[in-house]
Amino acid sequence: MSATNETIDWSFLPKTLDQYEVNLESGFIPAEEPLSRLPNPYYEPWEELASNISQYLLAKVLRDKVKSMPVLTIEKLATRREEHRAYVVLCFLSHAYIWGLNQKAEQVLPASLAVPWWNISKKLRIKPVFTNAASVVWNWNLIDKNRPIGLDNLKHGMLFTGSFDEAWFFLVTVAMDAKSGAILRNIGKIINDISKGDVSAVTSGLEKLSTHINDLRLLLARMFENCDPYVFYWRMRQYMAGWKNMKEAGLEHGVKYEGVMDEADGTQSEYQEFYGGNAAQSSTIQLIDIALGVHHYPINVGVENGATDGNKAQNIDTMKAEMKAKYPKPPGNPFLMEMRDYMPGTHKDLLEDMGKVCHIREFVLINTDGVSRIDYEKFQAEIERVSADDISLKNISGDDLKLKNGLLKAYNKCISNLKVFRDYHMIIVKKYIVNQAKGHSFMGSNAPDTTPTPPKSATSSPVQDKAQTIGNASGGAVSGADSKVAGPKSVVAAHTNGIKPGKLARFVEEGDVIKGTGGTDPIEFLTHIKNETRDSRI
Ligand code: HEM
Repeated sequence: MSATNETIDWSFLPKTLDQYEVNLESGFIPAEEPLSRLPNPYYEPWEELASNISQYLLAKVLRDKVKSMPVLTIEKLATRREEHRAYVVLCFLSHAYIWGLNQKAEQVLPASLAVPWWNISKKLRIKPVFTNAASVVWNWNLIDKNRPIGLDNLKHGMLFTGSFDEAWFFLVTVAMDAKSGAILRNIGKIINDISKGDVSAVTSGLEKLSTHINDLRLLLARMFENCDPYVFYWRMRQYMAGWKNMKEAGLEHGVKYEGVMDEADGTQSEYQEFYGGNAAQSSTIQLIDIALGVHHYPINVGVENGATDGNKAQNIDTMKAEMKAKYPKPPGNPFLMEMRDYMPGTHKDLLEDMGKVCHIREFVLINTDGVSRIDYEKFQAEIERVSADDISLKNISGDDLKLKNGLLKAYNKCISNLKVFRDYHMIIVKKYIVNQAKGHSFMGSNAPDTTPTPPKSATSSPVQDKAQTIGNASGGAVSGADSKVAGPKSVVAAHTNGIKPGKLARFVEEGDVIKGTGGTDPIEFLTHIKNETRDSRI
């Protein structure tokens, strides 16, 4: 029996998997290939621009073409796949328009893009900005339609730059998100087994889940094969940037969506601010956090010590209690929670509903007393969250120490593997962002580590610096993951959220803080999330 045919009762969820737009093969990635062109000739003006996006950027004619394009209605989109394609095309064209190629950012998006983009986003319940859904979920094709999704069978969809590096960056994430099919299947089965009180089955489900998490890390590690950190930082990432906290990139107030009316009073709506695309918008990792009951809290209220803000350390217990009350379901980190609004609405629904019914961690806590060194005071709140009359969650493993040990080990292995995934992700962030911003590494991901001297200037654009950079880069390399990001001066430089077109990515001086999409230092943010994962071991 194929794993997908295993009988899993999904009635613990209030909607069907189809209604959540997920499937048990590729999870959040649609079972059917996304469209690579809208079939209705009415949409030819969009598709014509879409198929020439990098050429028109290079020739600097894209903006004029957008301005002369008619405002098309979304009413002629006949199917969900067409709606997805429309969203993808409008995301790419709009970001190409706003950021241009070595041009000043545009603050107003013409109605020809703004109106249909706004409307289709509303229909799909996702933000009208470039997201993981646009670059990954609805933006791929298969080489051989009879073979499953995998890095050896994927073709890229739309790209800004047309580079191998950009294609690979998106496709690695497609392959990772497609693992959510197996992950979802497994979580559904574990929830079923919990309701039967079957400790052995839950243990084997957790063992499988730990392998899936490891598979994600192995896929992430393949990023280096074809996505060069230099190209990522200096060439591609600017297009994924949004318009929140983007003063330094010339978008102090965000972007005005021309022709979009305020629903309350029917007047032209004001500037809008949205974060740009990033893989924190992938539903897969959030699903794993939810399944394992890994909680995330605001950055200064971490479970691990909560003492990043020294002044508040003394009140930390009170703060933790308040935060647990305020964010009872994982993840409660405001940035991660907000990222759910940047996922397809149906996927956000699934995460929310899963959060209400997933009690794997509580099941493990209850059934491993005696073998785990559980601090019951610490975990009491979590245990109490489980309804007292839920028989299946009572201690059913009795004195069978072997069973209890197996369950504990399998759960903790999931946590360890998730922590290792996050460790690895931080290495990626350091190599692809921090080291590039600090001038510690140049082109050629697989070249030996020669770490050239960082440039003096922290303000020059990649274009201005290109000759110098490439000159320095002969034999240059990705340096180690040991860059320090610290210091008082804040320079928004490194992530999709804080960079200028042409000057989007730039060098930062020693002592500058590199900000991420969440407006925080990404290293601090990711360390916090990673430590919370580590501290979820039982
Ligand atoms: C070149 C590759 C990548 C870079 C440079 C990168 C960078 C970042 C950064 C800077 C953040 C912090 C939040 C922000 O400021 O946006 C972040 C968060 C995150 N990224 Fe990535 N990322 C990469 C690839 C991926 C991939 C392929 C995944 C797979 C799904 C992923 C998953 C996540 C998740 C889940 C978060 C939220 C924090 C967490 O839950 O651990 N990233 N990423």
